[in-house]
Amino acid sequence: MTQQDTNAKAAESSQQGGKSERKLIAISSGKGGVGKSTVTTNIAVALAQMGLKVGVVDADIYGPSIPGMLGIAGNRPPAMSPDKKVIPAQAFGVKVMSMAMLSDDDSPAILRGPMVTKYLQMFVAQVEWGELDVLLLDLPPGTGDIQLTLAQAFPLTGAVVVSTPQDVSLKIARRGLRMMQQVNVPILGIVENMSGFACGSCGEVTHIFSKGGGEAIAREIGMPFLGAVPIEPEIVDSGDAGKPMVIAHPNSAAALVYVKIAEALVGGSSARGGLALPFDWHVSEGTGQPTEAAPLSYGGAADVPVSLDHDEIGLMIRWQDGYEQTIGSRDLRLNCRCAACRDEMSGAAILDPSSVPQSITPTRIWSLGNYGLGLAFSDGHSTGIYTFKALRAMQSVEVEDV
Ligand SMILES: Nc1ncnc2c1ncn2[C@@H]1O[C@H](COP(=O)(O)OP(=O)(O)OP(=O)(O)O)[C@@H](O)[C@H]1O
Repeated sequence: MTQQDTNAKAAESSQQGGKSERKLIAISSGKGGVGKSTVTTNIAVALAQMGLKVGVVDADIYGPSIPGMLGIAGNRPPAMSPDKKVIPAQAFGVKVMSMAMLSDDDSPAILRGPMVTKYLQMFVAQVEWGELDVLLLDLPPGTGDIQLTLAQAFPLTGAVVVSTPQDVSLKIARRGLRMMQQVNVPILGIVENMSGFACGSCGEVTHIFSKGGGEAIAREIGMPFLGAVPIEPEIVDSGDAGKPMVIAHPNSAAALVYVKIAEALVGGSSARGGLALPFDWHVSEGTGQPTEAAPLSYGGAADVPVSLDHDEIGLMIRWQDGYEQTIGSRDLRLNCRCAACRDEMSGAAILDPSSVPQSITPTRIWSLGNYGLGLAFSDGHSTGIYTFKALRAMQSVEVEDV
C-alpha cells in the first residue's frame, strides 16, 4: 500500500459516519513490559468516564492482558449476535475484544504475521461494536514487520508511543516513532511510563532512572509529550485485581496523568475554540476547507489556528490570539521535517532546495490529531508533518504594498 493510500484511508475513516467520526488510535511501544497495556486500559476507562463510547482491541496477541486488567474473564468464548458478529465483552463502560477471549489463558497464541493481521482486521471490522467515538488498538510490542503491517492495515487516526525513561527504551521508542512516520501514521504523542517513584505518603517523586528523556524526544521530533506516569505499587495491584487506577485510585498521581492523556487525545484545538477537527482539505479540488472558527471576545492562544486559507503566495493562518501569518508555499515545502527531508539524528536538511520548484504549491492539507497539519505538495511529497507550534514559529512572507 502506498503512503497516499494510507492517507486516503485515514481521511476516509475520519470522515466516516458523519456526525460521530470514530477515532482509531494505536498504542504502541518499542519493547515489551513498558506498561503499554496498563496505559491503554486506564486511558480507555478515563475516556468512558468522560462520556465517550470506547472500544479496545487487544492486539497484543502474544500477551493479551487487557481483559484481565478490566476484570473480564479471559477464557470465555465471546457471545455472537444473530447476524454472526462477535459481541465484545464490556467493563467500566469499555467494550473489549481480545485474543485472550479466543484462546486458553495458558496457551499463548502462535500465529504468523499475516494471520495476526487477519485476526485483528476481524476484530476491528467484524465485531458488533455499535457506535464508537474511540477505538484503541493495543499493538504488540516492537517495531518489526508485524507492527509495520498493522500500522498500514488500519485507517489509524494516529498512534501513541509508550516508553520508559531508560536510554535503551527511549532509543527503541525513537525507532517506533520513525516507523509510524514512514507509514504516514500521525504521532499523537509520547507517554513516559514508570517515570520516577511517587512516595505513597508524601507524594514526592524520586527519579530512579534518568529524567525527562521522553519529553526531550518529543521536543526533538516536534510531537506532543502527553504525560509522565510515575511508578506506583498500586498500579500493579489494581491491574491484577481487574480494577484500573482511574477507578480504584482516582486521585493518585498516576490516575490524574492518565486522565490528562485521555483529554489530550480527544480534546485539543477544537475543544479550545479553534478550527473544527478533523478536516481534510483537498486544496487543488477546492473541497473540505475547514470553516473559520468563531472569534473569541478576549485573549486567545498562540498555537490554536482559527482560520486557514491559501492563495498563490502561500498558506494563510489566523491564530486565536489574532496574529495573521502567510507562509510561502515553497518555504513550507523546504521546512518539511519528515524523515525523508531531515536527518533524524542531526536534524540536518537532506532535501536539496534546488530540487524544489519555485511554483510548488500544497495540494492537500489535513489535520493531524489536535496538534498540527499534514501537507501534500504538487511535487508528490505527502509525508510533511507540521505542528502548530512549528508553523507559528515560521517566517511570514513580506507582502509588499503596490
Ligand atoms: N507506572 C507503573 N508503576 C508500577 N507498575 C507499573 C506501571 N505501569 C505498568 N506497571 C506494571 O508493569 C507490568 C507490565 O505492564 P503492562 O502489561 O501494561 O506492560 P506492556 O508494555 O503492555 O507489556 P507487554 O508488551 O509485554 O504486554 C504490569 O505488572 C503492570 O502492572
